[in-house]
Amino acid sequence: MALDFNRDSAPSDGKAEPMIVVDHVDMVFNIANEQLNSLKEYFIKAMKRELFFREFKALQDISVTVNRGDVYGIVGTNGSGKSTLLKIVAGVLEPTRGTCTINGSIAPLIELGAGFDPELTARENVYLNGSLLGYSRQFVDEHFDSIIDFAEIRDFVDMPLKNYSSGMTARIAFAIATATVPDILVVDEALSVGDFLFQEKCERRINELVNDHGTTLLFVSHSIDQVERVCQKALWIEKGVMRMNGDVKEVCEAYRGLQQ
Ligand SMILES: Nc1ncnc2c1ncn2[C@@H]1O[C@H](COP(=O)(O)OP(=O)(O)OP(=O)(O)O)[C@@H](O)[C@H]1O
Repeated sequence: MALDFNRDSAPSDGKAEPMIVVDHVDMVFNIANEQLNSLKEYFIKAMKRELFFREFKALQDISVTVNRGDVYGIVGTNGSGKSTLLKIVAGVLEPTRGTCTINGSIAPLIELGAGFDPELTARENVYLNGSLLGYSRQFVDEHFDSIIDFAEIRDFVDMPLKNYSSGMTARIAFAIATATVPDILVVDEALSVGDFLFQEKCERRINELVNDHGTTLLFVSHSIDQVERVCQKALWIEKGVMRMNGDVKEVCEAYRGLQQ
């Protein structure tokens, strides 16, 4: 996506309003030492006390504050913990240690297909996903046509989602998440599966939310150029540890240094 935000995040009275406060967060996953293929196998191993787990620290002591109107990027190499942090911010994961405080409504676009049932039709999924986002049935009724039109899936609205391509699923997810004006929009690379026309459309919608409505944006991108172009600030996480947090140019320059 070629996002372009021409706004200064600092409010006119000079007081920053924290929207996301991540405070000394650790995330530990318990990983089984061997691959188990069924629940039965799991219980047999557990009964025999042959089930062993090791702890894996995906995030260690991460602290960051995102203020109202900030467009904040998260960079880091594969597996460094970016998506895990977004899931904590979105409330999908509970941190093992530390806290994450959110001020206002949040629209998460983090895992393609999350909040959808593949056996249900797109129409039914719009209602399902809408309710998960806290929309009332009346709200979804009123916005249903605009969601379907934005996603450009009218011809397939009564087809089960399992027959949709990943790009089509991304279209519905984005259309639902941005049907309302969220205080905070959290975007992982879920949109990268959309075609270029839809990415441009999403980009316009995100620009509108950020520039016209003061939505705070936290997003993960593997494109350093994009992060540098659109963000004022960035967080660099490497192997679960915060390497740098601050001015986007400085963070991106340091991150680029990894290639040398
Ligand atoms: N539910 C889970 N159980 C066990 N390990 C997990 C789980 N979720 C993530 N991890 C591990 O945590 C680490 C961080 O994963 P994460 O998806 O947050 O990285 P990322 O920076 O988003 O990577 P990428 O750039 O490849 O998308 C990885 O080593 C991953 O294997």
